[in-house]
Amino acid sequence: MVDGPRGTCWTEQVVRTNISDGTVRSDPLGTPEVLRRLRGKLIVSCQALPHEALHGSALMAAMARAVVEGGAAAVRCNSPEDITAVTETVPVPVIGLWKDGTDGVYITPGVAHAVAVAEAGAAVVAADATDRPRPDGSAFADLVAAAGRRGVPVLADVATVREGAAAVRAGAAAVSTTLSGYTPETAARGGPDAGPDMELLSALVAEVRVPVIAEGRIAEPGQVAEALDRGAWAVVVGGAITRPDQITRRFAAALRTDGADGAEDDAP
Ligand SMILES: CC(=O)N[C@H](C=O)[C@@H](O)[C@H](O)[C@H](O)COP(=O)(O)O
Repeated sequence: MVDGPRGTCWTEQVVRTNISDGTVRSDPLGTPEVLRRLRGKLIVSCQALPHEALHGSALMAAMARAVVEGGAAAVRCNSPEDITAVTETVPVPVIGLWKDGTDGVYITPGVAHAVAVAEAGAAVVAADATDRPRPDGSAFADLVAAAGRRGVPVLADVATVREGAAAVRAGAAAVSTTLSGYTPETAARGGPDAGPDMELLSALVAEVRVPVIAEGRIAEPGQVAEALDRGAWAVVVGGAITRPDQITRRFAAALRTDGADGAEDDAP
């Protein structure tokens, strides 16, 4: 349980304050301790879906151990099983989510998913807070309330500034640029050759006064530094560290396939 001033659950306090004044609030006291400790830190996403070679909780727990040894201050992971395995393996906070489905809203899409993520041991629940309809008909604020009743703050995964501001009004403790490039409205910002959406990051930092996390397509250490310079509270790196197929593809793309290096001709 994360307590706020006067012993209240901080999440309930945020929701109440937003309802009473109707504004995007700025109250550092409302930022839960788990997020305060992540300021300026690297968070590593350790995820492998069923079709990926490293799928499985034991493998993700081992991956989490490796990234914590390398300096990750928190781990982001998917599914109640992986969340429990990772919390039992590493001594850092777990930002948990539950991917269900592939179209529309699939990152912690419903209230039941948020509850399961919180009960699996996540220190923070990450959930889609885009303005698309949720499959269970819930509102993002319903997830925030359900997680808040379990003492767990919610990180809003968004694709636009508008969605980030709305998520904060609904009680999100922090917002992340996770979904830029992955919604119909922002598809032009994504794609295989796109880099991280630094413009969205800067715009969110200017708009909301809760921690803003940089996430999505961060592939170089210099981009981590740039994100922090732009005001990111913390930076999430996923595939560039934890998806070996993705990493290998980058190196394989550098191979010469035209014989231009003469290697075949010169072979003894
Ligand atoms: C869009 C979506 O479903 N993002 C997911 C969110 O949890 C993960 O698949 C990403 O790996 C994570 O956001 C980190 O991003 P990147 O792997 O690009 O560093």
